[in-house]
Amino acid sequence: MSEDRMPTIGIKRDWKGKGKAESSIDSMDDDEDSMPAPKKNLKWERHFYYHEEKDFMIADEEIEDCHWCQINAFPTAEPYPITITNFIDESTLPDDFRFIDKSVLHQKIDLAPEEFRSGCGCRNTGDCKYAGCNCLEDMDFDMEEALAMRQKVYSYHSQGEKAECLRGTKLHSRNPIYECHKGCECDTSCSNRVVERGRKIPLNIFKTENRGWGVRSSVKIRKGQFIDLYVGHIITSQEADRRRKKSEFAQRKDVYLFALDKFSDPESADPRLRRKPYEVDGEFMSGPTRFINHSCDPNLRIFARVGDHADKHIHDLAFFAIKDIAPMTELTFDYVDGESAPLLKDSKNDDKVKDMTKCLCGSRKCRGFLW
Ligand SMILES: C[S@@+](CC[C@H](N)C(=O)[O-])C[C@H]1O[C@@H](n2cnc3c(N)ncnc32)[C@H](O)[C@@H]1O
Repeated sequence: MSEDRMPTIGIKRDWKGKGKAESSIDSMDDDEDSMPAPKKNLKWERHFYYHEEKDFMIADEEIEDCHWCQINAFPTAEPYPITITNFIDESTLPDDFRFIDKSVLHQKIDLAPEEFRSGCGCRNTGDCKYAGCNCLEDMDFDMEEALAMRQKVYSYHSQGEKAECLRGTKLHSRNPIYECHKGCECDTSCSNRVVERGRKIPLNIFKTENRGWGVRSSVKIRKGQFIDLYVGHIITSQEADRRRKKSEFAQRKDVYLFALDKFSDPESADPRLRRKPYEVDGEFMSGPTRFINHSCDPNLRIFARVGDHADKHIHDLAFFAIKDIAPMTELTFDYVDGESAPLLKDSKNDDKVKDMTKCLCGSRKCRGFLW
């Protein structure tokens, strides 16, 4: 079996140990009373044995409820599959979790009107690396000098092994990434559309020994390489607060809520950037990155990524590798992204420590607590 086609198990507990599919489906319908399992389980058992077969008729709602069907419907499932493995125990992913490959907008989210949308006019796609491409105009550089010197100012390496990887200056910054997009004149092969082209590595969601599910890849990942987006339900800050209150453990809910606040500014001319930022909730609907655990010595970081400048208030959250990563190494990021001072202060206060959650990242740089 190839490394990126690892066995996919543990998706639905109900499917385990039920014998052969052919005998179960027909005989169950014939003689239901003699069967010990409730009907829902029979449906799942049937689904489990046949969901890989393209021509087999499976009810839509079964596909809707099946994690395997959800990840296999992703457009990139063929070259870059997502697998789910559990060699630790019998548990499965939460039943109320659903895989999505694009964020879903809550009904109250405002999108930019058409007249505010814009893109670059670069006919020669190579031009999108240089100062002068409209998509790069908000980046931090001296425009006059960059134009005069025809400087490459875009975020990526152009050639060789590192092509499409973030450049060192970007990687060590917290600055946003500005990319070309579908509103631009350049085509989809433009070197400044790395995130837009999507994930290019297989991912494996696996059960860790002590931190629930985690994520790794069967292939080597280069420093600066794009991993995937954090997607989820994009909601208003009021809705996020409502969900925090409703959640049994507000801090736990916070782990899944990411504020889209990279461009928030009370002085901004754009009213959408003046108000409280939208948040992405990945708890119940998200992609594989929702299962990435924390480490105090992480190998990934999240960058804000903007396509159309009119969408800054709903910018992307893009995971990039900040180190070379060997195959099958767990992928991790710092949940507080270096903002550890309050945590370290609290960890010295006995009263606070009793309510804090221990970090089990196991790194030599471990701060001791998650929050
Ligand atoms: C965003 S989820 C990550 C996926 C999670 N492991 C799961 O099984 O769904 C965050 C949760 O994972 C666990 N976790 C992540 N990193 C951890 C760490 N370094 N130490 C202890 N628990 C961790 C905590 O329970 C945390 O609330």
